[in-house]
Amino acid sequence: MKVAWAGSREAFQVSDRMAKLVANDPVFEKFSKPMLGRKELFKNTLRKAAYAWKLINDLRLTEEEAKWLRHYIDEPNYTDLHWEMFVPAIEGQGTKEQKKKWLPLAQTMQIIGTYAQTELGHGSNVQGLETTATFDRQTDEFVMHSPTLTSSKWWPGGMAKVATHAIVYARLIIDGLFHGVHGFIVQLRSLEDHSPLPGLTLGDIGMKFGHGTYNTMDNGVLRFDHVRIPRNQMLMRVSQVTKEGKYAQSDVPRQLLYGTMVSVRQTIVADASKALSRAVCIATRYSVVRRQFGSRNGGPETQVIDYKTQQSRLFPLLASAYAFRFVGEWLKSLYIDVKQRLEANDFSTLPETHACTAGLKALTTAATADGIEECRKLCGGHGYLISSGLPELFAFYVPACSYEGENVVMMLQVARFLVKTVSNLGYKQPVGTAAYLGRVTPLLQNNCAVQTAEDWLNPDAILEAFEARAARMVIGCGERLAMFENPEEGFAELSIDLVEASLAHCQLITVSVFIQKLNHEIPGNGVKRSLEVLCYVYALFLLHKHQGDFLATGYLTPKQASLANEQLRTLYSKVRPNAIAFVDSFNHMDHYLCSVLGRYDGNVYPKLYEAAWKDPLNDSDIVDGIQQYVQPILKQKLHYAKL
Ligand SMILES: CCCCC/C=C\C/C=C\C/C=C\C/C=C\C/C=C\C=C\C(=O)SCCNC(=O)CCNC(=O)[C@H](O)C(C)(C)COP(=O)(O)OP(=O)(O)OC[C@H]1O[C@@H](n2cnc3c(N)ncnc32)[C@H](O)[C@@H]1OP(=O)(O)O
Ligand SMILES: Cc1cc2nc3c(=O)[nH]c(=O)nc-3n(C[C@H](O)[C@H](O)[C@H](O)COP(=O)(O)OP(=O)(O)OC[C@H]3O[C@@H](n4cnc5c(N)ncnc54)[C@H](O)[C@@H]3O)c2cc1C
Repeated sequence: MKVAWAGSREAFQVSDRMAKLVANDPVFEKFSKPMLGRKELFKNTLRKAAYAWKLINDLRLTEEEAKWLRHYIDEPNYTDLHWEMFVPAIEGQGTKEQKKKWLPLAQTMQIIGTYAQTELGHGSNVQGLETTATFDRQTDEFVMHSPTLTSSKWWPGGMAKVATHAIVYARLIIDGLFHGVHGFIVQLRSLEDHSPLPGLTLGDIGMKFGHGTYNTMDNGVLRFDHVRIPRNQMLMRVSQVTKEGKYAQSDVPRQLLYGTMVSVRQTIVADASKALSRAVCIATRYSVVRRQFGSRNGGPETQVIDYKTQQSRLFPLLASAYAFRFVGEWLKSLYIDVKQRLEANDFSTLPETHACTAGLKALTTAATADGIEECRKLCGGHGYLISSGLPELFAFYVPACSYEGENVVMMLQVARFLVKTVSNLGYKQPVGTAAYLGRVTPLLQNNCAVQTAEDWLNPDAILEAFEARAARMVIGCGERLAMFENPEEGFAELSIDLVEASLAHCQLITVSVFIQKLNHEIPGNGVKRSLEVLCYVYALFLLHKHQGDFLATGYLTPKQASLANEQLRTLYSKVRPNAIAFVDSFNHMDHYLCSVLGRYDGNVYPKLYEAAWKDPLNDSDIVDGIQQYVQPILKQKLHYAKL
């Protein structure tokens, strides 16, 4: 199962080696992080990042190994933006000459970059960005300027204190004419003494949610006061500006300017299963250790994992972790394919890839963020302790619902893709993830054939149910949209239904990828049978949760919906004996989990007790402030009624 989770034996070995490397090195200790102040926390992260870079070079780690190393170090920092956004932006949007000049510098970290798109006033609406890049023909330069307070760049990670360079997105202006938003490579700091270059205001935007997690990152604010950069620092794969000030667009579609976001959204989907599996591992192990009620004749109480209600909250999350792992793997292969096509100037699959990355990013991050919080509740009161590992994980994870495309905004992008697909149905056969929309007639006419709970243990029945629900919701939206004279008005009016239809479409993708995975790639019958159980749990849990959709679209009868729920309860009993094996298969080490409740050895209570004594408040019996503020109250002998 560990191999099935990792994707291959080689993938398992690489990640396992890196997990052990990090866990066994005292530099990467992280248990004390929540006790550090911001400055110490930040410096500590700089130290770890520098040491990691040294390890990567000394041990000659491959790109894959380096990624896993950074993952297990488990502290967001400037290198994330450098590797995940700055470098890909140059790769995807730079010309050959630009790549030749900038990539070697970035790949050896002689320069450190960030991705400066969002502004104080605009994040989602990229076309609404206000920073200007005005071409000056006399000097062959662009003048970068922040004309308003709301045009201040706001959020870019690593920008406040570390990055020497940034890809800055700004409105291109030539001779007073606006030519859309483009990316520019801008140097921010001196490579000699790290001071901000003249004309730039740079700072940190302040503390963020949680304590020890995202505050390791220096998210920054940046303002330009007429800062000049050479013309050849505009990323010119999509559009070019000549030294005469002529603006030209190549055959490459404008959407490629958004390509870096496609790449990172794909990574975010692949990473969702890491965060969810981490929370599920903690909650499952603890649910086996924790006992409440049910003691007979002085015997042990019941393990809380044996309560059906605990299972009904925990096991769907376990199944979701596996579903997200497989859909992440699938999306990665879709992305690798589109990347190769884009390099060869084939842009045909970009719209579908954009819809998949946007929608699955929204689906997986929302479910993971909610799932981590559910796991905290599944651990009862102790889940609220930092030493459970869950509060910090939650604080680290929740912004994923906002960054790289706010989730609702992303679902509306999926909706645009679906509406376009439906309106083209007469003359263009949909392919890939939208192919089911080409079979609308049977999907709209046939109803579910399930008659017993057992009938739900059938991939075809499940797939057809999810296809019919998505098709009916999408087509329904399309029909109602057609009644509006102004399509944009209609889209806005129906946006709530469109977001729901998009979610149905994305859930169909996750369910069908899980089923495909079972059909083709699982080594070992035992592993395959166990994963089949999780696949059914995932699908029937979604069906139960959204049964309103399945009933309202008329595909299911109430009886069939209740049979699905009956089967789901039976499936929980099949998951129970393997629950620990399922979470051990994630291969999360204690160092990575950083959780007393989720320890591999199950030795929870003594370690919980021990962890409490490490709190700085327990350094002495009488702490600072007691004599000054508490003792006087005790000694005054006043009664509040007399005050
Ligand atoms: C604790 C452990 C840490 C360890 C870490 C270890 C390793 C790290 C690994 C990975 C890192 C992973 C995650 C990162 C971690 C943390 C986060 C850090 C950084 C975060 C960065 C950011 O957030 S960067 C800013 C991101 N901003 C956004 O996403 C903005 C969202 N808005 C948009 O994308 C768009 O503007 C839009 C989609 C809303 C479009 O708006 P609209 O005005 O309607 O569109 P346009 O007119 O501009 O264009 C419309 C046409 O373009 C198509 N389209 C839109 N987007 C794309 C796209 N991306 N690709 C292709 N096509 C696109 C759209 O379909 C329209 O097409 P048609 O015209 O044909 O219909
Ligand atoms: C931790 C973190 C790290 C980040 N790192 C970076 C970075 O490195 N570089 C960078 O450039 N940016 C970064 N960002 C910024 C991030 O990309 C934006 O915050 C994100 O894209 C959301 O945009 P917004 O803040 O403008 O949200 P808004 O769009 O203002 O969202 C507010 C609300 O409005 C709703 N809404 C907006 N538009 C619509 C619409 N058309 N229809 C319906 N509802 C709508 C949203 O659903 C949401 O509920 C980071 C953000 C965070 C939290």
